[in-house]
Amino acid sequence: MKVVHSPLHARHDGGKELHRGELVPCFEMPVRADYILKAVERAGLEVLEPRSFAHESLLRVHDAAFVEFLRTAHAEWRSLGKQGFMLPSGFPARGLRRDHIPSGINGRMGYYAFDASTPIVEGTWDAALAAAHCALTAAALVAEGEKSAYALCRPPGHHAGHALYGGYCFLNNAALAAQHLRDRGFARVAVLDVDYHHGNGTQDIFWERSDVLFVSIHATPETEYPYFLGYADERGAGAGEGYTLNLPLPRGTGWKEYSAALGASLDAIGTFSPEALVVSLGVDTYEGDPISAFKLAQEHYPLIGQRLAGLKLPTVFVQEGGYAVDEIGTNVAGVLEGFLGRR
Ligand SMILES: NCCCNCCCCCC(O)(O)C(F)(F)F
Ligand SMILES: [Zn+2]
Repeated sequence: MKVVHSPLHARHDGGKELHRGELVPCFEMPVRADYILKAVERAGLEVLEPRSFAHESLLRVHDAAFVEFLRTAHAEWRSLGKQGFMLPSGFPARGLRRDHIPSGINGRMGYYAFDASTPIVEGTWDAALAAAHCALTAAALVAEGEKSAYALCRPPGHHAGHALYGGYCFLNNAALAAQHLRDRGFARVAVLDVDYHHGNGTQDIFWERSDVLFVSIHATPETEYPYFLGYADERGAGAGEGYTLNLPLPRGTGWKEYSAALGASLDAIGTFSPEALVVSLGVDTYEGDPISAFKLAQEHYPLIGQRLAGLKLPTVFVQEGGYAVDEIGTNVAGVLEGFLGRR
């Protein structure tokens, strides 16, 4: 299994997020990628830098004006004499208009963002684009015959929708990988999201499509972020009806219940009989995670990898969340080595 990683991830740094009413240094910090890189190198996996891809490849899943906003926002912010990181201060919530995009930078920021946890800094675009290219490269490797590949993406992507950013995400790396596999001839692709948080962005992107099945096991949005999507009654719309499966679980969920949900998701994927699998690999399901509340232990991650390997599908792993920095590398490498039959 090859690993795709870009040192450009480190350009996304220096922002703060609104957490429990305070501006705190971002939990989604550069050192996360360094710990994962060390662990996959220790596991003997080959690490490659990403290929470049045309701008149009982003537009296979994202709105052009949204991408242009992400690409130019910080330069515009600076040209207005503003310093530091960008956080929105208003959103087009209920009773406000969403049919008009304000001309000013603050209005546009609030139009495209859905939380105050996702600062844009000077290097954010470079890092997000590199993460997207990591995911696209991993998908290309699988399309070219690799059984599996792992995109060590930072910033993550599964909260980024067609024209939406938030939850530490800007471009939806997993959705880009799934679409690339479709564009390279895989007729049906399944996306399995095992991050603690619901992948609202990935669901949004494939909501009306029957060629990509979206399955997510996550903490119930009744009490956990992103709160407003990820309920079990969401099953897709139009042609996509029946091609979204949400398996929300309560805070405190341990391996027994998690494993049962994993089994149900693998059954649904089997029934869909995809030609490839994309895994949104968050390890914030770990009992030691500082912002999450599941109770998976270190020894469970190789079991997840083994169960995924049982699908016998060409598989692209895309890094999402995980904030227990000391153990993040061990837990990610655990899934990958379990998948490879080494654990
Ligand atoms: N007080 C709780 C506030 C929650 N703040 C935002 C949490 C974002 C989680 C991001 C993630 O882990 O889902 C990703 F995979 F995208 F990185
Ligand atoms: Zn998460």
